Amino acid sequence: MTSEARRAIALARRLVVKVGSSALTTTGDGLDITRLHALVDAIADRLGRQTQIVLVSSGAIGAGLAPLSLDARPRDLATQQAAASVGQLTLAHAYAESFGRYSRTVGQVLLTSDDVVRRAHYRNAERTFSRLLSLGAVPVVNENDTVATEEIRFGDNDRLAALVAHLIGADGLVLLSDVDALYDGDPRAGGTRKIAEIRSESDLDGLAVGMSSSGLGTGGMMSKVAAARTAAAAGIPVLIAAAAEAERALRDADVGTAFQQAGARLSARRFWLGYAAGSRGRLHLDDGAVAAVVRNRRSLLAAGVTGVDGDFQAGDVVDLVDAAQEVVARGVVAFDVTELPDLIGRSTHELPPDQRREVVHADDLVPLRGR
Ligand SMILES: Nc1ncnc2c1ncn2[C@@H]1O[C@H](COP(=O)(O)OP(=O)(O)O)[C@@H](O)[C@H]1O
Ligand SMILES: N[C@@H](CCC(=O)OP(=O)(O)O)C(=O)O
Repeated sequence: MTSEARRAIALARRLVVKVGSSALTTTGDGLDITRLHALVDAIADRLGRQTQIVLVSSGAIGAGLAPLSLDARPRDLATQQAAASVGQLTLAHAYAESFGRYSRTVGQVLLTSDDVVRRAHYRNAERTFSRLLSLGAVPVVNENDTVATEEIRFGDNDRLAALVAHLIGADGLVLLSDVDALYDGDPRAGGTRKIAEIRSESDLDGLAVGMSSSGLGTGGMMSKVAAARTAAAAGIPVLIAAAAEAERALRDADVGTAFQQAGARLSARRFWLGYAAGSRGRLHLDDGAVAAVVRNRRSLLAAGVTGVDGDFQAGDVVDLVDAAQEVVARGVVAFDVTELPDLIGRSTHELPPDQRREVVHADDLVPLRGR
């Protein structure tokens, strides 16, 4: 049985394919060129069937270990950056050569989180991808590790791949790793069951999704599932599969775990607001406000806010959290953090006339739960 998500990926005209460090590098030998060629073979096959592909490739740090005589992935940022600086060159060169076997040209795109998270920069990145694709090149993307600081870095490339997928208007996102699917627990523990389809958020309930990675990657399955949820909520179907099965994943999408996309594609502004922008603080909501905001798509009023924290000003993006501290929505707040303590819990007609407005207007609010 082919699901809607698998069909959409098999037929997509534009795809983002992300490959993790765990599938491309080994601790002892660095970049595994045989695996890289096999991945490029699968991508070239799909390119030959009228699909544009943006490749998001990790592996710079892993590829830089051996040349620097490092025997394990470094923990400190400075050594990771040094390894990435050396390894990115190896990686880009290897892709250029490997795609060259098919007379395909690659373009390297190194992004910082600012490039995709700040709205003004977003347009710039979008233009670069669009021109590369129209010229027939294969953009090969990685985080610009050498300049990313601890505070702003993505760390793993799963989230970056989901943001790029929305940015370029992709019809599908394929996350390739060393594991062949999402399981109901870390498969290294044994006795776990493979999950074929995630059709809604509730299908994820009860799954133990580990943060621990293969040793070379970062974020483990947790960051893949978070990225898959982001893309699916934005209207993009997602496949999580093994890099070793890249050919089938890119041809028929009949392997791994498929995430069903939400019906409607989010606009660039709402996607940015809900998933890309950095949050400056939190508004705590009572149960009534959660229902109004998430289920009924209403504005958030002061009466339903029970507390605030963070350091934000009117116009900043904040998280809206429920009593269990789960983020249920994000939005642009209409007050400074210093103004709110006097207003919260009061109904609108009790507020001073110059402050009689919604705390977050419905047009500036993106619910994150209950799709
Ligand atoms: N529920 C789960 N299902 C599948 N894999 C899981 C799960 N929990 C943890 N993992 C682990 O996540 C690892 C993949 O994450 P990671 O090493 O970060 O990959 P990559 O480098 O491809 O991004 C797998 O090796 C697997 O053991
Ligand atoms: N930018 C880093 C990616 C870090 C990383 O480990 O990512 P991933 O393997 O996707 O979890 C690199 O190229 O090494």
